[in-house]
Amino acid sequence: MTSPLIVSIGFGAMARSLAASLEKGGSGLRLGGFLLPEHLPTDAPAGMRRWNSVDDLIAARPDLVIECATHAAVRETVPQLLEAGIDVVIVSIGALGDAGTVARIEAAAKTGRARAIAVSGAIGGLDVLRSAKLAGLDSVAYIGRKPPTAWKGTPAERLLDLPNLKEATVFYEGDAVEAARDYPKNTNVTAAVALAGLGFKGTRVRLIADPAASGNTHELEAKGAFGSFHILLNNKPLPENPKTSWLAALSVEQAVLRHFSSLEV
Ligand SMILES: NC(=O)C1=CN([C@@H]2O[C@H](COP(=O)(O)OP(=O)(O)OC[C@H]3O[C@@H](n4cnc5c(N)ncnc54)[C@H](O)[C@@H]3O)[C@@H](O)[C@H]2O)C=CC1
Ligand SMILES: O=C([O-])CC(=O)C(=O)O
Repeated sequence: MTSPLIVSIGFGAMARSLAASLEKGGSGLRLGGFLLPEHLPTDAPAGMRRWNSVDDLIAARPDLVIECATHAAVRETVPQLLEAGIDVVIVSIGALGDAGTVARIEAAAKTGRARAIAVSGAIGGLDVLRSAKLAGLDSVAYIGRKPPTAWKGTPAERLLDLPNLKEATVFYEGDAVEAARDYPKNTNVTAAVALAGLGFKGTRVRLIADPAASGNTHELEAKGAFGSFHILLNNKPLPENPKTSWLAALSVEQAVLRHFSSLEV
């Protein structure tokens, strides 16, 4: 049997980590190439195939596409792939905070009889949240803490003097609607929590820049008829991108392995 064609959208820190990890993993699965618009540069290894347009990628009939690019890529590319009958793993899931995007993705998946798979990414406990929701949840709260460098290029830059921050500082408190929309490279995890639990409006979010933080920590607390739970993840960032946790890349690899396995655990 020929090995499946697995393609990423984008080839940044996460896709690179996924490619290397799959290669080492021994499953026989590998990243066969990536979709990247012509104007975007890459230093991808030679031999890795590149597609510049969605139409060309669809013509190659990939078995699985993994979006690990941007919210815009989710909006602009994913529906077309699904409509063409191609399953897509979505990593920039903060884009699903927009109801119009979700409706387009659902309609496209139905038309193409394809599946859109939202990854758990850098967070865990979503299985608990999904189960607990069935009996009714009273509250779901998420706290994200990253070093100041990880918040560069976000609205936190206007609110705080990031390079000179001396102590842990909360710069955002609100719901997951704004968090997922305004911090698209940092808080996709709030979308995972929202989708598994109380929705974007019902999820409380607190974001912290902490000069003492060595990695990205994610805290999740939920209360409901089932009881309560609290988890804390201390994630190491990817060397190439301090905003992104290594665990997020591993969760994508796990989604890929699961997709091609006959036993889903
Ligand atoms: N669900 C989760 O828990 C997590 C999600 N993420 C998200 O995953 C995505 C990838 O993360 P990284 O690899 O660290 O980012 P990165 O910035 O290192 O790489 C992004 C790649 O996408 C490319 N790109 C930009 N616009 C594009 C477009 N319209 N079409 C195709 N490619 C495009 C860039 O050139 C680059 O190759 C980001 O959106 C990030 O926010 C990151 C961490 C956790
Ligand atoms: O990787 C992380 O720690 C979280 C992240 O960037 C995101 O949710 O977008």
